[in-house]
Amino acid sequence: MTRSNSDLLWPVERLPDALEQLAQRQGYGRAAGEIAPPAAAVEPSRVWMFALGDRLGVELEPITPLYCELPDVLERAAPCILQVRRDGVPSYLVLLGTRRGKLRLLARDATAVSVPTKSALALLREEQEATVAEVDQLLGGVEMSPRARAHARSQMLLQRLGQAQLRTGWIMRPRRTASRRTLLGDIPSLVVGILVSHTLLSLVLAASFWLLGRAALQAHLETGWFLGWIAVIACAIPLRMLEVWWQGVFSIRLGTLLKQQLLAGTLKLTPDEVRLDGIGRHFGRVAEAEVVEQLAVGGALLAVLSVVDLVLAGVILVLGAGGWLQAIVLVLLVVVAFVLARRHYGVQRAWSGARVEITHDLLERMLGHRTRLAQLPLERWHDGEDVRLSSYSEISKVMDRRTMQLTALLRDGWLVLALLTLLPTFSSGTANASALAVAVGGILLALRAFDEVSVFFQQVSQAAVSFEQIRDLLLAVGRPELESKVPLEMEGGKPTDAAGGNLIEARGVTFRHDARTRPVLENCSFQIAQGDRILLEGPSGGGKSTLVSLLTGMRTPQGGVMLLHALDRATFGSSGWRKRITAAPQFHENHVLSGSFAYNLLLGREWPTSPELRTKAAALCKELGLDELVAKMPAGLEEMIGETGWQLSHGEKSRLYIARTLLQGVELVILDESFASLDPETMRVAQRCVLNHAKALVVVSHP
Ligand SMILES: Nc1ncnc2c1ncn2[C@@H]1O[C@H](COP(=O)(O)OP(=O)(O)OP(=O)(O)O)[C@@H](O)[C@H]1O
Repeated sequence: MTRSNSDLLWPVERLPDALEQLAQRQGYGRAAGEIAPPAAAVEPSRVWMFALGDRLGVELEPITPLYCELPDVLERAAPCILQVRRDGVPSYLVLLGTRRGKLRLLARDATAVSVPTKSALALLREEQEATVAEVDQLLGGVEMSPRARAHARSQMLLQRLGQAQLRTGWIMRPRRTASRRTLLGDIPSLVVGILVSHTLLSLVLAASFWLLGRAALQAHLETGWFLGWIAVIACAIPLRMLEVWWQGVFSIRLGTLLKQQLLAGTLKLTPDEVRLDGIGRHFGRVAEAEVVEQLAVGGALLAVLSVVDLVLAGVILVLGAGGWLQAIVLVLLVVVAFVLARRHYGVQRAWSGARVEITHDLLERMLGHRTRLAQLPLERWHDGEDVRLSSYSEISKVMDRRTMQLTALLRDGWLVLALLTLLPTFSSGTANASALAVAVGGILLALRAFDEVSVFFQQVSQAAVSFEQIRDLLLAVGRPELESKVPLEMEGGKPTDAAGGNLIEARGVTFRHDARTRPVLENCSFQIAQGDRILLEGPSGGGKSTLVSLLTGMRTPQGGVMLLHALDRATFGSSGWRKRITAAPQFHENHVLSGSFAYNLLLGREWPTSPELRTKAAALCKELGLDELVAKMPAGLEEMIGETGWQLSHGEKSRLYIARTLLQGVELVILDESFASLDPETMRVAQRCVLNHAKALVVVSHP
């Protein structure tokens, strides 16, 4: 390393500065303005780091790699920061990327520095210096070449430190709402690479056709020409390898981008939107997203390839024996291809619509299967199925016909027409061998292009139809998110805890569901003070759960104001508000996710979790009387629960939901009929636990 380690390590007080520079160098974030540094010499909390990421306009993801994963992390995780501890004080290596086998780090003076990977490894290993010294001592007495020594040393360190966990580092990613250019990354340059390599490949192919055709028509091939032909074919090998490699990378990049955008869009849907669409349609969307991914990737590549082939074929045909006439026929057939594709798209739309409806219907029926078994007369179980299936089958037949036209008419039609245009040249006997060979090369190239075009059009029309199903999700990505405006040091809730006065103040709150003409809540005013224990009672349908959704920020009131510590939701930001208030939804709205019991308990906290939180979770289970259940399960807190795992009873689930809510450590806990399914004794135990742990509490119940 040419620079001293202290030049490369950013002290924890300069963390905001380091991350801001990293974000700006990557073109991800924005200037964050004045940010107070974290308390010196202490690793900042995750909440603080996430909030810092928000201010910088980037996503930060924590990583705690094992020592054996470190070489991979160094090679692939950039842009990221990795923590090094010296005398217990954290400092950070800022990774920009790799270049020519070396790591590029951002030094403290904001310059980029290249360092060998092993130097960075040595820095990150400093905390394990005792093990390193032990290995060095062991190897000290052995005679071997420096190269063998280095290899043995790294292998021994890997063996000894392999499972040692490193300090938390952070990977930086662009927000899903970043500019298109940032999100696309190197995708455009990959397309250019594929375009160039494919053009060269097509030229190689055309040259080899020309050579072969010429030899065939002259009925002899000289050795020089033959060797030339072999050389031309040999050129195709590296070009093809390059093209296939770039195509693979392109597919992965585009597929990943699509998935990330879809996930981001899904997370921005409101609970009401999710409910309105229904589970079947959501499942259908997952399937459609897969289709879009496969077809968009394949289709985009085919589009590039077929355009290249068609243009080249056109040029070659003009130079060949068929001349302009053949080129004009080619253009006309491309126009016909567009017309056929348009017709195909219309049918494909109807066909896909029918398919999605069938999927939706099937899933709804499966979900309600137990109810149907119990309540619906046997003879009505399959009502309407025949009608749906027969209309689906009719549409499928039309679809097949249009697909056949698109494939057979284009490809074979081209071959027939192209040969017909050569007929006058043949019959007049004016063509020379080279011109004919060129024409044959052009015809074959166009034939390949039409093969690609027909598949491309089918894929594009399928992808376009599937895209319609997921467009809403992609559009949702751009919805503005309320961002926190409270000072960074207030994140995590501590100073707001200390603030006096009301925790919640609602004034004139009004809310009406979209589908309703009358508001559920009208001009509703109340206060909740810190430490309050409130019982909210009311008749069924009176609007209690609606009020809970307003308190937790799941819904926004259409009138009036709702303040938390005298600040509104726009000031705390969506996630800041939810970090301070949480609710256990009603039993039928709540869910046990497939995962371990511990995961379900700590769902609202970071995962993998810390030993302290795990201990806290175990203690809370004991208080809620869930310790018996934990003892019964063979893997204890690690037992898999959910649909396919250990089945919890109604009361056990209720207590899990209560524990999950309390473990979030928020300022206001709301329990929506959480005690309804507990027997009197268990209810008393659960209530005592809730009263002990909730800082402020609202319990919703029927009178
Ligand atoms: N998404 C929605 N669209 C239209 N109306 C809705 C929606 N959600 C709830 N409602 C209606 O709003 C009213 C209040 O519902 P809410 O769930 O808040 O009542 P509740 O007091 O919690 O009732 P319960 O005690 O039975 O759970 C009800 O009449 C309900 O039918």
